[in-house]
Amino acid sequence: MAKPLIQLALDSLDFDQTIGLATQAAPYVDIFEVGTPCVKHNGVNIVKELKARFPDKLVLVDLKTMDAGEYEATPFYAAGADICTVLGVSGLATIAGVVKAANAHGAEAQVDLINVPDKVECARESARAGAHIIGVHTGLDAQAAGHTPFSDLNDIARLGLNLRISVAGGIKQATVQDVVHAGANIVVCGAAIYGAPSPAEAAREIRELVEAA
Ligand SMILES: O=C([C@H](O)CO)[C@H](O)[C@H](O)COP(=O)(O)O
Repeated sequence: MAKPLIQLALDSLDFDQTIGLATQAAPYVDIFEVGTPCVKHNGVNIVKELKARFPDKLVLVDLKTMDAGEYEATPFYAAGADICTVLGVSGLATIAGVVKAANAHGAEAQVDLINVPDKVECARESARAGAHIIGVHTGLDAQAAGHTPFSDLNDIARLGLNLRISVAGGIKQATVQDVVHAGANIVVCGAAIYGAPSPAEAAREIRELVEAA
């Protein structure tokens, strides 16, 4: 299996700080995630700026769309997004709308399983709806309550669905290799990189661990 891609979650609200962090970590990551707080604050302009500065990187926009999937996602794909996220709890019509917008731009749609009660069924339905990536995700609030994405990852990986698996939720140096071994195709790291004394050094460590897994 190909080595998983490493995705850096850019969760700052500040435009320049976001670009600065991306610049530091760029040599070690494959995907820049414009995090939900960041995209709500900065809109399509931050997507355009990242694509202009880093044309060889993929850009995921973490829209977490809940309704009006095609309408909401289309301007972000038009701005250069390679992947947009849609919530699994939104329902199949909204997921199908984001998939349609993605396909119209030669891009991808990722369904986020955050707070989905039946994650296995949602993953199956998302695959049938043509989603490209399923996101196993323990959000920041759930992490604060002690939750992790690891058991959900095992449940989704064993389904063998025809979509790639992205995993997010407090992944750090100590856990990244377990996530790789469990079958993740995309490993998302936010705080482990942006919260480190040296984000570049933290990103480099994570790259080395993923390569060695
Ligand atoms: O998606 C995220 C969260 O819901 C805030 O928007 C984070 O970017 C994601 O959880 C990755 O960050 P870490 O959990 O800090 O690795």
